[in-house]
Amino acid sequence: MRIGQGYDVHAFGTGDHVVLGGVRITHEQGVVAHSDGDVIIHALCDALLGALALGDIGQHFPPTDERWRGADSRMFLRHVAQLIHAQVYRLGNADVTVVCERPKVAPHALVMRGNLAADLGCDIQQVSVKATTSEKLGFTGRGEGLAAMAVVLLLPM
Ligand SMILES: Nc1ccn([C@@H]2O[C@H](COP(=O)(O)O)[C@@H](O)[C@H]2O)c(=O)n1
Ligand SMILES: C[C@@]1(CO)OP(=O)(O)OP(=O)(O)OC[C@H]1O
Repeated sequence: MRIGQGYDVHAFGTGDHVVLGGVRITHEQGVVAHSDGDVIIHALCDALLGALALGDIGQHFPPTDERWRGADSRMFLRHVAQLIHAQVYRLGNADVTVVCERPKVAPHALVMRGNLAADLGCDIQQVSVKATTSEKLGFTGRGEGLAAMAVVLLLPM
């Protein structure tokens, strides 16, 4: 079996929504990103790639590449899922933690888990999404941006 971890941060910027776990959430700010800035999916992709020592999301989808401007990050996740299967591995489970004061993630977690499971081709019970504030401390606490951490376990097919 192989274990992987991933971490991603995006700063808040102008806009009226954020995308998290493939869910568009109305918010008074957007995020600064080349793609849709989905920190859940970016952290998850990095964890999955890390588990197989296949580099990181920026190596597979460079932020200098115009093809990925405004991209739906679910496409990145589906590509990574194909890489996992090509290596003859399957997901054991994944656990993602989002860190931000707002927006609230918990009301959307079930839909997010469904999106991630669909893209990974696994059962929703294999995918966890949860959130915490940082008690108003640090950049997330000041509302300057949001972060996500992911851990995954991959099993041989
Ligand atoms: N962005 C967030 C942050 C937190 N939650 C939920 O609120 C609970 C309490 O958060 P604390 O940081 O005070 O522990 C947390 O357990 C989450 O369920 C959220 O949905 N979105
Ligand atoms: C996702 C990519 C796509 O170009 O760009 P960003 O949306 O800026 O996100 P980041 O988390 O910095 O990861 C790098 C890139 O792979």
